[in-house]
Amino acid sequence: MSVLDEIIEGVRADLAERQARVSLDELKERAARAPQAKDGAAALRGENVGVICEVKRSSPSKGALAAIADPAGLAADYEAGGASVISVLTEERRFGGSLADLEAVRARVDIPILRKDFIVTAYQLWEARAYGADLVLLIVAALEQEALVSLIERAESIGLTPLVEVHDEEEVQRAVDAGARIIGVNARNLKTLEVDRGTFARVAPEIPDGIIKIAESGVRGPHDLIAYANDGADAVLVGESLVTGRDPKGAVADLVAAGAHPALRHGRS
Ligand SMILES: O=C(O)c1ccccc1NCC(=O)[C@H](O)[C@H](O)COP(=O)(O)O
Repeated sequence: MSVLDEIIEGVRADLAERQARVSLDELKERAARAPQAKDGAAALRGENVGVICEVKRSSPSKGALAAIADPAGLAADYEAGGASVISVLTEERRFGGSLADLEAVRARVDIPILRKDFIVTAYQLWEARAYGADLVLLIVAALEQEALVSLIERAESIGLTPLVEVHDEEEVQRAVDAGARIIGVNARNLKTLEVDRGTFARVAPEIPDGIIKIAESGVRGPHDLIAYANDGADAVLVGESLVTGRDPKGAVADLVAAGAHPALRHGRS
């Protein structure tokens, strides 16, 4: 069984427990009371290279990264540093996240929030909206094509912006066929968990113009953002280096400043 399969097995077990506790109707009622969803695509389509900053306590590849007792405080630092979007990992078993983290972050920041999880059912989309997310991650490798198409449509119909994650050229084609408007290329191989920063340069040329391109994983600082931007990234998604550093707000500000460099405006769609 691959790491992704193992993660999804745990996700499905936790999901079944939540579904037994909270009905879909209750979730929908809660979603109706949530603040209107913010335009996730607009936040990532700016002139500058955007920075998506992640609240990430632990990971399958590295184990514990940071305790993050106050996820909302961390997110507020990210926002103050100039982040375009906050990514909140809500998977519990391997990443130490929760819907409570999402709720707390929503109450504190005004910029769009991505629910980063392993979404396999529409129920999780309603959860995302009910707890204040504006965007959701959909991982091509985790979904049959029919499910991918249906989750993209359902997400959009309830006001969520899907960020569709791919790892290779074949998955780009599936994402495009399914109607993705934002595609994230994850440099982390979900079978080996190794990060290969060259993945984006190989895969991104297959993404048609007009689709927002996100480079995910492995950003250690401004030099990695610049390299990804030179290969066509409209935004980068950063977790580990921010949560393990001493000054998250300053680190985000440095990335944002690098992403605003006029030389990076050429060649991006
Ligand atoms: O981070 C992992 O070990 C991991 C393992 C299996 C599936 C997903 C995983 N991470 C999710 C992410 O995509 C990253 O959290 C995100 O791209 C940020 O990456 P980084 O800046 O390298 O923490």
